[in-house]
Amino acid sequence: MRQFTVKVPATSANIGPGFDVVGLSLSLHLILKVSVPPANAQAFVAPAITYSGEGADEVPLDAYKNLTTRVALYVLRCNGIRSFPSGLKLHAHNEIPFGRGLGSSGAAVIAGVILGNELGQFNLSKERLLDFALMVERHPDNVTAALIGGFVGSYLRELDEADTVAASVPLSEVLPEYPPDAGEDWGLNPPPPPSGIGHYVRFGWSEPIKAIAIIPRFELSTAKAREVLPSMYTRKDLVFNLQRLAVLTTALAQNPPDPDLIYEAMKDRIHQPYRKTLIPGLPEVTSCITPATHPGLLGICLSGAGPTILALATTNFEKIAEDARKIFRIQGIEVDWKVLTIAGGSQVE
Ligand SMILES: Nc1ncnc2c1ncn2[C@@H]1O[C@H](COP(=O)(O)OP(=O)(O)OP(=O)(O)O)[C@@H](O)[C@H]1O
Ligand SMILES: N[C@@H](CCO)C(=O)O
Repeated sequence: MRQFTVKVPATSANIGPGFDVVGLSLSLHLILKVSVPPANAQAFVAPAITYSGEGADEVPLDAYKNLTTRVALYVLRCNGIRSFPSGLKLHAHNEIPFGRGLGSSGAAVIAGVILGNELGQFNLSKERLLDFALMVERHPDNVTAALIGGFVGSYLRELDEADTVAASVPLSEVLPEYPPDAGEDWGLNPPPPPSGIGHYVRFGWSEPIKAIAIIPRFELSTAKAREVLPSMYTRKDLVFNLQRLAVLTTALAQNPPDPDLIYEAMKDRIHQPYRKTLIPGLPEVTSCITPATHPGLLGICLSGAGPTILALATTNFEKIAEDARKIFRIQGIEVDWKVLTIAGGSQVE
C-alpha cells in the first residue's frame, strides 16, 4: 500500500490593487490523505472518497464529479494513464470555507494537480503543475500562491498561435462530464496544456504582518463576482492601481512596515467599487477602519472575489475584527474572523 498526504494552503488574491496578479498563502489548509493499493489483475474498483470540514455537506464524493479528483484524472490522462488506480482511497479534510474569497477552488485545483502527479509518479516540475492548474482556473493569482506559497505575483505569458488555441479549449474538454459508468476506460484523452503558461515571482514578506480574515456568513461565487466587472477601464483608474501595486509589493516586505504607505497602496479602483453591490458594508469597512482609528492596522481590502475582508496588521487584531463585525451587523450580516499567518506552499509527505 502506497500512502501520502497532500497539504495545500488557502489564498487571498488581489490584496487591493493586484486584481488577477498577486496572491498570498494563508494558514488554513486543504489536506488529502491518500492510499493506493498495489496493482492487481482483478476488476477495477472505483475510488472511495471521504470528506470532513468545510463544505462537507455539499462536496460530491463521486470521484468523477469532485473537482479535486477530476483535475487529478485530467493530469493522469494527459500523461498516458487512462484511469485512477483501482481501489484508490482518499480522505479530504478542508479548513477553507467555500465561496468566501479564500481560494477554496484554487486549493482544490492545486490539490488535484498534485494528486494526479503523485498517483502517476510523473515527477512534474512546479512550472508544469501550474500549466495544468491554469487550464482549470484561468486567473493565476490563487493557484500560483497556493502552489508556491508566500506573497506571489504572476502573469500569463503571451503564447504563440498554436499554444493560444491549446490553452483556450473549453473547460468542458479539460474536465468533461464523466458518465456514471465511466469506470476504467472512457472517452478520448483531454488536450494537454501548452508549456509555460504562467510565470511568477515570490516577493518578500515582513514577518510581523499577520492577516485578519473577516468572513461573512454567506457565499459569493467567483463567477458571479466577476460578472459585475466592466470590460473597459479609464486610464486614470488603471494608473491608480498600477501606482499602488508597484509600491505595495515592496512595502509589505519592509520591517517595520509603514502603515501610511500600505493603507493607501491597498486601495483599488478595478474590482472593489463594482463588487460593493454584492457585499453590503464593503465600502464602510474599508474606509472606517484605518491606521489612525486602529493602530496596528496596515491596510484593508476585499479578499479575492469576496465576501471576506482581509486586514493586514501587526497588533490590535481583535479590535479591528470586532469593529468590522459591528459595521457588517448594521447591514444584517454576521461574520466569523480568524487571525492567520502567511503559509508555505503546497507539500507532499
Ligand atoms: N475542497 C474542495 N473540493 C471540491 N470542490 C471544492 C473544494 N473547494 C472548493 N470547491 C468548489 O469551488 C467552489 C468555490 O469556488 P469559488 O471560486 O466560487 O470561490 P473561492 O475559490 O472560495 O473564492 P475566491 O476564488 O474568490 O478566492 C465551491 O462551491 C466548490 O464547488
Ligand atoms: N482575482 C480573482 C480572484 C478570485 O478567484 C478575482 O478577484 O476575481
